This record gives sequence, structure tokens and C-alpha cells, in this order.
Amino acid sequence: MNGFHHIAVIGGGAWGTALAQVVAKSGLQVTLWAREREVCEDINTIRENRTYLPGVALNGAIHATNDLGELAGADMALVVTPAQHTRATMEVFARHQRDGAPLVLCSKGIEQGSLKLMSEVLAETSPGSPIAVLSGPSFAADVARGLPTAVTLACEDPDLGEKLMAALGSASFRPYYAPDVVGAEIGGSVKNVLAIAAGIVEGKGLGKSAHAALIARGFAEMTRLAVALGAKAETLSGLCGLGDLVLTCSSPQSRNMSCGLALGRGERLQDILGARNSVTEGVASAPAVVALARRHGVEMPICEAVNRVVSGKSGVDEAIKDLLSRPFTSEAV
Ligand SMILES: NC(=O)c1ccc[n+]([C@@H]2O[C@H](COP(=O)([O-])OP(=O)(O)OC[C@H]3O[C@@H](n4cnc5c(N)ncnc54)[C@H](O)[C@@H]3O)[C@@H](O)[C@H]2O)c1
Ligand SMILES: O=P(O)(O)OC[C@H](O)CO
Repeated sequence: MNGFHHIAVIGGGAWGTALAQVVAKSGLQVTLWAREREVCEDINTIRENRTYLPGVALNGAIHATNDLGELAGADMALVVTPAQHTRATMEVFARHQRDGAPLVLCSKGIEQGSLKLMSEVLAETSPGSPIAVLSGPSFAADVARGLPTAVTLACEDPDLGEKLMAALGSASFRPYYAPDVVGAEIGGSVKNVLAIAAGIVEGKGLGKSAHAALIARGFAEMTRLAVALGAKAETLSGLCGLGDLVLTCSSPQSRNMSCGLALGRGERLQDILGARNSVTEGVASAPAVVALARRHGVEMPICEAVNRVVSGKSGVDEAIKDLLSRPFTSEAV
């Protein structure tokens, strides 16, 4: 027995809903907090999240609530709020959280302004709670439908990591343990920014060779930043780094890649974002990734270019021209 019976899921978007489905299928009690009343009503009555995960039949054991207080007895909480809303949500949750109950961070992003990783935000809002990170190539719709998926479960304490994997894992949802929380977080945050660039490459018709070059050079950027922050390079070679980078840069099912695709085809960012109710984390994380890289003296030219485009400081064509006119250099990370 791993001691986890009641799991809280904080965030009723596509990913929180998919993870609630995973937990419910394993026979554990799951309470899902969603911000929108209509999402809770839909999940509890028609067993579908029509707002964020339409078309997927949900397990009848998922109980959705609008009240963070209903999560009070949970043995573990999965944190699945968009990165820029995590602090505010978790400050309220902390008033109800069971002492010592671990938090599993499932969001991917860096806080603007403070430049803090989400694990640092959670350490401030829930001091003393053990923190793990679940990250990897995983589209919510695939996971919610039970398609095979593998993710990194990063946690400094290997015993806790093992218990979390036993509680959350199944034949179709396969966590792999890593001790490196920072590496897992940087992988998930930076791949979103790079996926916008990959979408631009596709939208501008720059070809598959450019696409592959972008993934390889983007991976070097991601690894450089992670190592500068104390992570192990090998973590980035895993599911939470390279694995997620390949998925997110290769499929327009990704919100970040599809945002880049539309930018590459000439659409305006505000129109692209205005037409969706889902989160495009790379847009919010780009300025934080770039600022963090500058603080640590790390070169991230692709992320810098994406940041200039999403902040309106340069057009897509100018950003591409700038990148292609950089001096030739060594390939070493
Ligand atoms: N969707 C996926 O396939 C997937 C997979 C892995 C990780 N993630 C990560 O999970 C996190 C959540 O993404 P998602 O896809 O579940 O979201 P989503 O795009 O499906 O839904 C948007 C979410 O944002 C919430 N929201 C909007 N404004 C808010 C506010 N002011 N305060 C609090 N919450 C607010 C909504 O309630 C909703 O839960 C992101 O960090 C994302 O990168 C998503
Ligand atoms: O749709 P995206 O771009 O937010 O990507 C979703 C997941 O992070 C893929 O692993």
C-alpha cells in the first residue's frame, strides 16, 4: 500500500481533467477543483468537460467542485493550474491542505516577474510540503482516452517518488523516476517556447530540415539553461526534455505549436489568443525564460527570437533573419 487514497486535482482544464481520469481509473477517490461552475456541473452530471476537453467520456467516480475547501482531506494534490495563476490558487488551497500531503506539480511554466519555477512558488505557498514534478510528452486528450503515455516523475526523495509512481501509474500511464526536479521543470517550460518557434518554421514553409535543426538547437538551449540552474543534463535527454520537445514541436495538436503556425501564416498574436479559451503557456513563459537565461549568462537565441515576436518587438520575418545571420559557432552545449 502506498498510503494514497484520496487525490485532489487542482485545475479543471484539459490536463487536470485527464489526470483526474487517470486517478479515477486506478480506483482512487478523486476530487477535481475547477474554477468555473459550469465545468463542475458538466463533469458531475453529463460526465464530460465540454469547455476544456470536449468529446471525452469521463469516469463516473470523478467528483468536481468549485470549492477548494472540499479538497481538505486529500492525501496528495496534483497542481494543474496555468503557471501564471498557480500562486494565487495555491495560496487559497494552502489554508485547507492536509499537513505533509505531497504536491505533484503538473503545470509547465515559469512565473513572470519573480522568474520563479513553479516548485519554488509551491514551496512558498505550502512550506514544508514535499514537492514532485510530473512532466513529459502527454496530450490531455490522449491520456484521457487511455492511450499509452510515459512521463517523468521527478522528486528528490526516491522513496516518495516510488510511492507516487505506484499511486499514479498504470499500464497506459507510465511514470519514470528522476531525482532532478529543476531539470524536469525547465524541460516542460522551455519546450513550450520552442514549440512556438517550430510552428513558425512550419507556418512559414521553411522545411523539415529547418524544423529538425530547430529541435536540436532548441534542445541545446534548454539543456544549457537547466544545467546553469543546477539540473543534470541527462534529465533533459529524457521524457520531460527531449521527449516533450519532440512531441510539442511536431504536432499542431499542441497549442504552442499551433500558435506558432498561425503566427508564421501571418495572423496576429492577439487574434490567435483571443480565439481560444485554452492556455498557450509558451507565450507567458517566453519573457521569464529569457530573463532567467540573461540572469545566468546563458545564450538562448531561439527563445530570445520567440520572445521578441510574442512581445511585439519584432516581426516574424525579422526574427528569422536575425537568427540566420548569427555568427557560425561550435555545436557543443
Ligand atoms: N493540455 C495538455 O495536454 C497539457 C499536458 C501537460 C501539461 N499541461 C499543462 O497543464 C497546465 C494547465 O493546462 P490545461 O491544458 O489543463 O488548461 P486549459 O487550457 O485546458 O484550460 C485553461 C485553464 O486555465 C484556468 N484559468 C483561466 N483563468 C484563470 C485564473 N484567472 N485563475 C486560475 N485559473 C484560470 C481555467 O480554469 C482552466 O483550468 C498548463 O501549465 C499546461 O502547460 C497541459
Ligand atoms: O498543447 P501544449 O502545447 O500546451 O502541450 C501540451 C503538453 O504539454 C504536451 O506534452
